[in-house]
Amino acid sequence: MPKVLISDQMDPKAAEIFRANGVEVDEKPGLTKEELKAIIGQYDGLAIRSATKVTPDVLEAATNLKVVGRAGIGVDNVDIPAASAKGVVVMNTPFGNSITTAEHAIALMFALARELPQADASTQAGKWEKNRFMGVELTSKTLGLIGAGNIGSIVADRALGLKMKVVAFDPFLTPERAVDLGIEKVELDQLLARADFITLHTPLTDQTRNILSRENLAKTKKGVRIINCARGGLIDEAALKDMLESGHVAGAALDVFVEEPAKQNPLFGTSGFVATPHLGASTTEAQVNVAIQVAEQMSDYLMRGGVTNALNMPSLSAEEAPKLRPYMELAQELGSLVGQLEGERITGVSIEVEGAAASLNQKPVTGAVLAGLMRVYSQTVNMVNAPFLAKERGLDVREVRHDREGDYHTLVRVAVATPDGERSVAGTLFGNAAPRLVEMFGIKVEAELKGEMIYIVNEDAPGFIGRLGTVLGQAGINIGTFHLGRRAAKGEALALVSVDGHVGADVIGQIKAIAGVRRVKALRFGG
Ligand SMILES: NC(=O)c1ccc[n+]([C@@H]2O[C@H](COP(=O)([O-])OP(=O)(O)OC[C@H]3O[C@@H](n4cnc5c(N)ncnc54)[C@H](O)[C@@H]3O)[C@@H](O)[C@H]2O)c1
Ligand SMILES: O=C(O)[C@H](O)COP(=O)(O)O
Repeated sequence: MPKVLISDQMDPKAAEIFRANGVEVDEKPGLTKEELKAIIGQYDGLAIRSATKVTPDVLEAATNLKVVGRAGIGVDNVDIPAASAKGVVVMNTPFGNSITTAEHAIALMFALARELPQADASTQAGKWEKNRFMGVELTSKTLGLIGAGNIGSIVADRALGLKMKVVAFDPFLTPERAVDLGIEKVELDQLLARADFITLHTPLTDQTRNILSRENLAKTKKGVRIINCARGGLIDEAALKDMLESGHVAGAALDVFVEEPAKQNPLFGTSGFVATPHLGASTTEAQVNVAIQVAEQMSDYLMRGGVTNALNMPSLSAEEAPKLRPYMELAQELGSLVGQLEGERITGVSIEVEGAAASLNQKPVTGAVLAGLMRVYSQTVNMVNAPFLAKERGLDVREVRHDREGDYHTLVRVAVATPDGERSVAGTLFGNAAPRLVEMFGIKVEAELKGEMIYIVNEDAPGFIGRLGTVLGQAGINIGTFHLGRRAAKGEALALVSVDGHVGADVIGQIKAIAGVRRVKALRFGG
């Protein structure tokens, strides 16, 4: 039974769903990094929010880990390249807390417009400063959205309901989508110059880090109010403090900070500044949504191989998974066959699907081919890290889909580029379930690729099979199956022989010595 650790505060629904799916679960929020590293090796899955940092050393200790599930959106607390390199799937729940976070941004916009937190503190301090707090109306004001994705577009919708004008800077926002949303797409400088309120809704990337830099803050309209419910690091906090103090920025409300937990921050105590402790996603509704979703997704992966909302591998629905499983087995075997035979010589791979296979989601098939092919380099390679390893090795990977049916109702072909030209192997599924090799380097040969095998290329001539049988018999190696193919009578022939037990270098040497043998290689499949 797979075992999952919930290492952050999560709605109890998550644990309930894991258990209902047959997944064992431990809830231990608030572990230190050392405590986490000490126990993570026991778990197949790790369910987190933003507090747990999944760093390379945590992943190193996570010897059984298969999946990290983020109950929420941002995954900047997970080292995704390190997880990918270890073959760990990282998934999030991209929509479960979007409405809640958008509402928090709107709440902070109101808080700034009417200085609600300051008025509250003053009133409860018995001051009744009715003349101190003079707000601004939102109606007719311009809201500048930096980032108009899931949350940004909900904020836009709510702001339009408040009769604001909305302009957005988002390089990936299409003009059509902007029209649909009822907002105006603008360049960043235009937004900075026009907005009365600016709200940020982008991930933190190399392009967005410090997007509100000192220089850009200086381009804003005097009296602008700024809201950040996205990620710390999007605003230069020191510059923002200076601008609040100078009165250029009339107010700023931050839910997220460069350093979290933000127990100290240069902005604290600055006039016009409002802070919340990363509460964007903190409503009962959002937490139930993300807890249910993350537990369903992780269980689906651990129990059925379904992949949803993964950031480092293609999606694979639980319905698709059983249909694709035999294809992935076939793909892995074909990849393994060419990987073992051509290894370092491979500079590119083309994965072609034909007939019934062409109607399937090809990404998992590609992942499985690459996993099989790269097994010669790494014992820890799997479908998750194989595409990354392939990229790292500079392999040119291509996917080709042929809708027509050829000799077989379904076919997967793996063609590798080598210094001697392209070489390909192909396989089908018997009864839609049993993988079979059907062609190898242009020669028809039908074989199950299983366990220990010997691959032999020889000149087609009488007596060869007898001599091979003698060598194996004398070495005490039992033959399981024997598959033969040849290019032409008396031409090049190949044999794939499955044997019970390991074939050592001495036996390989003896086979090589048989007259007419050109190449011999021991192969191993599975395991
Ligand atoms: N405060 C919280 O508790 C909380 C809760 C949920 C999400 N978030 C954060 O909110 C942010 C937005 O989440 P989302 O679900 O809307 O993400 P999303 O991916 O749906 O949208 C992000 C948008 O940013 C845009 N973008 C990317 N690079 C940009 C750039 N250089 N300039 C301008 N726009 C750019 C993208 O095109 C996209 O439209 C994320 O950082 C997420 O982690 C915070
Ligand atoms: O990216 C997110 O989903 C938010 O930052 C929420 O983070 P939290 O789950 O720690 O509240």
